Amino acid sequence: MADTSQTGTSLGSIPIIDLVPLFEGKPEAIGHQIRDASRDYGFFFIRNHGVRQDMVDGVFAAAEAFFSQPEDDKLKLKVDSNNIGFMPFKGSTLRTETLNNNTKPNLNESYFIMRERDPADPDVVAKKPFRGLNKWPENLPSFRESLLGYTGVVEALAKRLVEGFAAAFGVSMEYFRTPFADPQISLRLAHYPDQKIVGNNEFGIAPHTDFGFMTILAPTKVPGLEIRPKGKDWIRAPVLPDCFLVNTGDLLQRWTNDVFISTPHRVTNNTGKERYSIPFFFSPNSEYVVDTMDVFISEQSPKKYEPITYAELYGRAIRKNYDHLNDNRGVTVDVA
Ligand SMILES: O=C(O)CCC(=O)C(=O)O
Ligand SMILES: [Fe+2]
Repeated sequence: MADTSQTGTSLGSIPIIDLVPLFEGKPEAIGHQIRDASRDYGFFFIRNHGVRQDMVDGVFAAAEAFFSQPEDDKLKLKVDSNNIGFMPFKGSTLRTETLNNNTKPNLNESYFIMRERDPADPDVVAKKPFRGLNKWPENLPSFRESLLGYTGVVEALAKRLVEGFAAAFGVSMEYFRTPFADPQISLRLAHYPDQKIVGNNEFGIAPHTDFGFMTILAPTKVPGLEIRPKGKDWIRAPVLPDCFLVNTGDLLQRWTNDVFISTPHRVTNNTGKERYSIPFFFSPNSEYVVDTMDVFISEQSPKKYEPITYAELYGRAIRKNYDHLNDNRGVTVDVA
């Protein structure tokens, strides 16, 4: 019988991939591991990722400092239609999801940045979707520097990982030159207070899949992430202090005709501690048209999806879920 409880218990055997060969210029040495992990789990750990621990610590410290500000200061940076800024506690309900009847708001507060842009950037001036300006807090020294430093190195890591994905797909890196020349990136700082009551369909973040190509998660000090691998019950993801956790998202699933999967996950924090988390979301250029790769289309597996851009996929979710675009009731979705 399926586990319908709200706390996964068993430790899953999420694969661990060592990135040493990737940094030695041999992405093909890890291609098959990425392929197997993305196909079977949609999650894998990466070891020897090269991101310095002090940079990770800096972002966690920034997150704690941000969320401990007075609510009024945070609300000055309230999230906008580009999904940049502060989303208050219980400010989002994942109503796009069909995995679970998500009727309750998420028990977290969040803050999102995207790529840092200049007000004179032509895309900003043209108000292109998801190319807006970040909203920085005023009185937090080194906050902006920590977040931009971290997104810079994790974006570089993500681009290296794309070499591993190319090897996994059996396509040349040339194929990814255009989509990943100016990737769509987003960093989320999240604060999940201790959830006193578990159950009642309430979560730190309700069951969902991520929208983009992949998400890179630094290890949290406090556990709470649960995933539901294909054909399995919910499992609690272990925290491996020396590894980042990567999960593959909806856009990648479309690109690969459902071969690489976007696995449902959720967060329940009932540890008695405050939980902070800093997921980094990585996708192709928001205007790049993602069309199923030929290598994933055959007579047995005909193409399932129409071509789509990230901006369209993300925009649909926002139009469907952002109540304030319709009737001013407030933001109701985390779009990752
Ligand atoms: O907080 C976490 O560990 C995961 C967050 C998450 O799933 C998301 O932001 O999409
Ligand atoms: Fe997620």
